[in-house]
Amino acid sequence: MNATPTALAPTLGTLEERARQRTGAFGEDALIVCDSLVRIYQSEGVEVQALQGLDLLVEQGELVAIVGASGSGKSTLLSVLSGLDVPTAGRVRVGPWDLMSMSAKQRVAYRRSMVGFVWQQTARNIVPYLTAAENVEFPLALAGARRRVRRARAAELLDVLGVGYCADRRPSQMSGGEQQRVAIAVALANSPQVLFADEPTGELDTATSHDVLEGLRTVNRELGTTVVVVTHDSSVSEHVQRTVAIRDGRTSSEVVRRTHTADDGTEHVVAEEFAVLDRAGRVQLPREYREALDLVGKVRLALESSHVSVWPDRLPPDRPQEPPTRTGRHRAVPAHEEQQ
Ligand SMILES: Nc1ncnc2c1ncn2[C@@H]1O[C@H](COP(=O)(O)OP(=O)(O)OP(=O)(O)O)[C@@H](O)[C@H]1O
Repeated sequence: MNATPTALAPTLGTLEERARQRTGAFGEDALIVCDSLVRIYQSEGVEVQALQGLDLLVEQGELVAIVGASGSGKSTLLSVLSGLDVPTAGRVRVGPWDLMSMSAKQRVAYRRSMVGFVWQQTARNIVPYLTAAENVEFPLALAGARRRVRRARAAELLDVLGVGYCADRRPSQMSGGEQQRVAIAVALANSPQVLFADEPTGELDTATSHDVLEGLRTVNRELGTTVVVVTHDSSVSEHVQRTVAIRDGRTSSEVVRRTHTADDGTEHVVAEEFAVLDRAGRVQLPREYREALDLVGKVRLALESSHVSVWPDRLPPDRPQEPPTRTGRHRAVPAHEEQQ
């Protein structure tokens, strides 16, 4: 019996179910999932696309830096993740919390229990007329913790951050770096699973920035807190395992650092840069690669057994070699597909 094309075609319900299953699989095991996030601002009749389909996964226990030029969308992303802002479209989850559909009450609970924050301006992080210890105890008092518990927790956190000696000092008696390390302790008072830091070193000099970034690293290593730090301080990548670069509201590349042990037993850190392949298969070619081979308009792709190569549309006269055709699967595509 011949089946009619209509009988073979999936129904709308089947297609929707398939789409749901695909969405469910993306980042299922990750602690933080941003899936095709879009945030559009309307400002005086002008539309600004701050996030343009951003994908990001962060695993439990990771220490990740998000870097990017001014206006690339870093703060917008952090506002969304911290529950202060709701994206226009996409999916965003932190642990069990679906940030797209939380009620106002759930949002407050999320901000109190799941996440902690450190902002660039120290005044936003700590109360000026309280000592460092009192600042750390403050959120614990709001959560109803007993005095003894509060004191012990404050002393422990200030010690972990290397500012135990500041316990009885007010912010005006501390340096900027000390204040930011106290701010990290305050953010961790209620034992959040995730710590978000927005430009925590923005107002600090290089040496002090180093101490604050090392403080975040210690917290990640010793307390197991997942840390996401947003910055345009390019030195941050020396302090974290993974640096994600955002460009035009999308993740564009990642630098992953790992320790490599040589045959003679010596250890050294290897930093590898990756381009991000988004869920639609788009890759952004770095500008220096495009410029070196004058890649504009469209490029040729060739599928090899272990990799894909990208070739200029027109080969320069001094390099007349053709793209490999072993697999016979090279094709020309508009370069903008690569550059989006
Ligand atoms: N409330 C808003 N209304 C309109 N446009 C906004 C608003 N907030 C941000 N934008 C725009 O969205 C884009 C992304 O801004 P965002 O602050 O997220 O970038 P950023 O990478 O954090 O920049 P910076 O490093 O300078 O803080 C920019 O073009 C910005 O002008």
